[in-house]
Amino acid sequence: MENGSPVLCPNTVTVRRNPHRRARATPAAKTAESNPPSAISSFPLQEILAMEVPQNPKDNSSSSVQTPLSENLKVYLRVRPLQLKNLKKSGNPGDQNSRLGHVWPQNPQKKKVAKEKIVKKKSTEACITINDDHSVTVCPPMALQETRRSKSEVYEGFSHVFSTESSQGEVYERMVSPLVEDFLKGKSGMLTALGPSGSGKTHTIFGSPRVPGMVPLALQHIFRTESNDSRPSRSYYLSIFEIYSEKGKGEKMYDLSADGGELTMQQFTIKGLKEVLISNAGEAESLVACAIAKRATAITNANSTSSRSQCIINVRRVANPDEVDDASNCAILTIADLAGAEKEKRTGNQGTRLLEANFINNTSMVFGLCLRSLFEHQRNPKKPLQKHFQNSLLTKYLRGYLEGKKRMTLILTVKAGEEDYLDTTFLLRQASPYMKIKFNNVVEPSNTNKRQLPTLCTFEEQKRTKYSVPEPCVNEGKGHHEEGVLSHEEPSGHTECPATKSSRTELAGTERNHLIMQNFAKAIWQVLKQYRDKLKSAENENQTLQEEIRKEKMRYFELEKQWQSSRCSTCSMEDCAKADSSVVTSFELQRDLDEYRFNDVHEINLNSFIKVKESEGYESPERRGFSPCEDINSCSKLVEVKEARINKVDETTPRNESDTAKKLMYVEADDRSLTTNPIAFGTLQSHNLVKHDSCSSVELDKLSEQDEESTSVESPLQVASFIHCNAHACETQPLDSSLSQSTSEESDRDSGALHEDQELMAERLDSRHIPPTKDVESCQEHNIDVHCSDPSTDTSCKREKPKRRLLPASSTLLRDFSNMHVEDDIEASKQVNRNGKKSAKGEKIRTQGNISLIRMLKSNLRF
Ligand SMILES: Nc1ncnc2c1ncn2[C@@H]1O[C@H](COP(=O)(O)OP(=O)(O)OP(=O)(O)O)[C@@H](O)[C@H]1O
Repeated sequence: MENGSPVLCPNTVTVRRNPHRRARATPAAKTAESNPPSAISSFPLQEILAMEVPQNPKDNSSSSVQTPLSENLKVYLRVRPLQLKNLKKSGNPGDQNSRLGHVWPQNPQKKKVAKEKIVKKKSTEACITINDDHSVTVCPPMALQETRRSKSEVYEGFSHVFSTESSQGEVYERMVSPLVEDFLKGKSGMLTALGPSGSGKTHTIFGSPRVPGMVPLALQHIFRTESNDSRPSRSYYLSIFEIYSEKGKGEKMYDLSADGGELTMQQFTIKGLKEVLISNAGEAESLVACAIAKRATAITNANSTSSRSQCIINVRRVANPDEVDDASNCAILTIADLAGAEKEKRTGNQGTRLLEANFINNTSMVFGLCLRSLFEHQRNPKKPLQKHFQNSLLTKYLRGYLEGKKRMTLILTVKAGEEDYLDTTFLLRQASPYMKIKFNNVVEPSNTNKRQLPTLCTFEEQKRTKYSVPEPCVNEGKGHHEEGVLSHEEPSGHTECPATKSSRTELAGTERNHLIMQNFAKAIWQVLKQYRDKLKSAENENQTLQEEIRKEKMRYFELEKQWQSSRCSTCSMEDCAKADSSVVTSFELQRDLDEYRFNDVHEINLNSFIKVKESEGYESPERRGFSPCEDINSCSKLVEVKEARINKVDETTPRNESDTAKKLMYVEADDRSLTTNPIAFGTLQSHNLVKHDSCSSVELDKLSEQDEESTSVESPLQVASFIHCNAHACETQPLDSSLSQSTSEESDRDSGALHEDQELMAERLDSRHIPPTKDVESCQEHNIDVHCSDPSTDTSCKREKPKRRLLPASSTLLRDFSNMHVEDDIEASKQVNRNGKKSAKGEKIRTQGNISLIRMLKSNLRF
């Protein structure tokens, strides 16, 4: 615009007033996010089934065939040019429209007065700048910036902002044409102009013959469309009235049609309003022109012919009952030009200021308050919808729109002058939330057919009655051009055919079922969500617990390890210091066994096995480059070789020797159960290792080559060694009682088997007539003493050991050994300390040291 592009005030701060700040999340919502759900609410089955669906046939009939729409209230903004005279000079045909220039009939008495009183000096500065199609910036005049510290404000969110250069046609096409199209399709709608006095409401709504406004353009649109229709089957009725408010006299309503009089409102219904049947645009425009001429005007500060009333025009479309093949039935198009709010000059210290009370008394203000209340109610349903519409006849009449039940379009008109800053900002602030208003329950007829038409028509008429749209009483005899007299009574009841009633009943049932299923699905969904959340929290808990258990296991393992090592060191100090490697191996094995038990690590046993192998002189798998599996295989091979050896012995030895070998094989054969019973494996491995140890001095290949006699000679020593080692294995009982018991049982069993072996061996020796010697027995006793050196060992050690006789060669050596009277000084000193006195003379204390000597002797015997 040449003068519609106001210059921005310098050094201003832009404050965006739209959109409103978002509401913070409620504490409840935050809590729900952060805290896991405590309990799953019960399924509201009873509530769902007990749900009541409105059985109003009106609602049912409409909802089943119509789609509920949800759309925002459309708010347009139009900025009036600054200087109308300049526009006239510039030859803008669309804007030669001061009220005086109106070609439409004017109130003749006021016309002269208005001419004389237009003496106003307008500023050329603008306070409003159009940013884009949807926002404007309002800048306060310099005077206000200094005194009130006012700042520029941005208002946005408009459906469209019409600049000062926008023509009536442009406004119509963008804003009203869609409304009319909907109206022609059967959708009701309303256009309302709101703004300060002189801002162009009347100009926009009615315009002039040269620049027709929205009403004439809409009428032209309607009848143009109708004339293009090959089967014009609809009738249009027009009614126009005003609500005039005199100071101190309250509101009055006048019918602006010819011969129209004062109207009354009873229970939201206007009584006596005439509705004129119109058949073309010309007729309609004439009626409107006449109505405007009757409209009350007055001179105000802003407008010489200011509209002092709210003017409402209704165009009702009624389908011909015989031609009801579309949905364009019973729709009403309402266009309202509201009286402008004005500021008044008040003298005194306060100077000129906005008198809010004056605005509130104004019908336009009440209208605005109703919209505000609707917005707040929609934002927070707990906030009741204020019944502001009861404060004014206009808002009473438009109650359906102000409750959000019917679709409405709003156009705000403002003036761009600096002197209009307060009016402009006041209106824009008030209207900011309007564009957030939603029409959720707008129900429009659609997809109608001949059967449904009576229902829809009845529904629409009932709605119309409810919202005070008058019922026409057209005098058919007077023709289309004559006015009909609107009925003062409520619609006289529409009789419905039985088919319609049954159809409504069916629809009501279907609707109820549909709603029940919908709520049922929602409830199920909620419960499922709660279960899902619960499951998630349980899984998290489970993971945490598992982690704790794992940590506890690790800690237990560490403690166990420490305990074992401390115990081992104690044993080493007391008894194990001089024990051979098999004893140490036994400790390690026991420890590994415990580790296995608590950690389920099977490899530990395997490692123990490998360690023992190393202690026996075998190469470790790593050194040999074998895998543990290979080592196990080699062990199996060893067992097989030994079995072969035993078989060989069995062939060459008498029956009792074969039995002995079988007993030995018993231990070896258990090796094969390694993979099936880890604990038993540990125990048996101990035995096996002992036996291996006892055989360690004998190479397997040599074993196979040794003659029968040498085998028989070695056997008792092996047995003795086995017993000895087994006794030490018994010393290292695990903490676990079951394991200990298992080990003890195995020990007992092996010990018993070995005793039998010893007996068998002794018998075999007897059968060879080799007399036992005292030394041999003495040696055996030494062995037994060793087993029982620790009173805390397994009770199997206390068993009475069978006497046996050894071979002559070993007997001789052992006799020599016994004559040596080897004493363990350390043990002796310990005994002294323990008993407080030295042992009696001749009482020899023999300990593990003796066993080492025996082993030495044993090895000497072999070579
Ligand atoms: N967009 C416009 N272009 C040209 N002239 C305009 C425009 N808007 C308003 N006018 C002119 O401004 C004057 C005041 O306009 P109008 O009477 O429509 O204001 P109003 O808002 O209806 O005031 P009131 O509420 O007091 O009735 C009229 O002479 C009108 O022709």
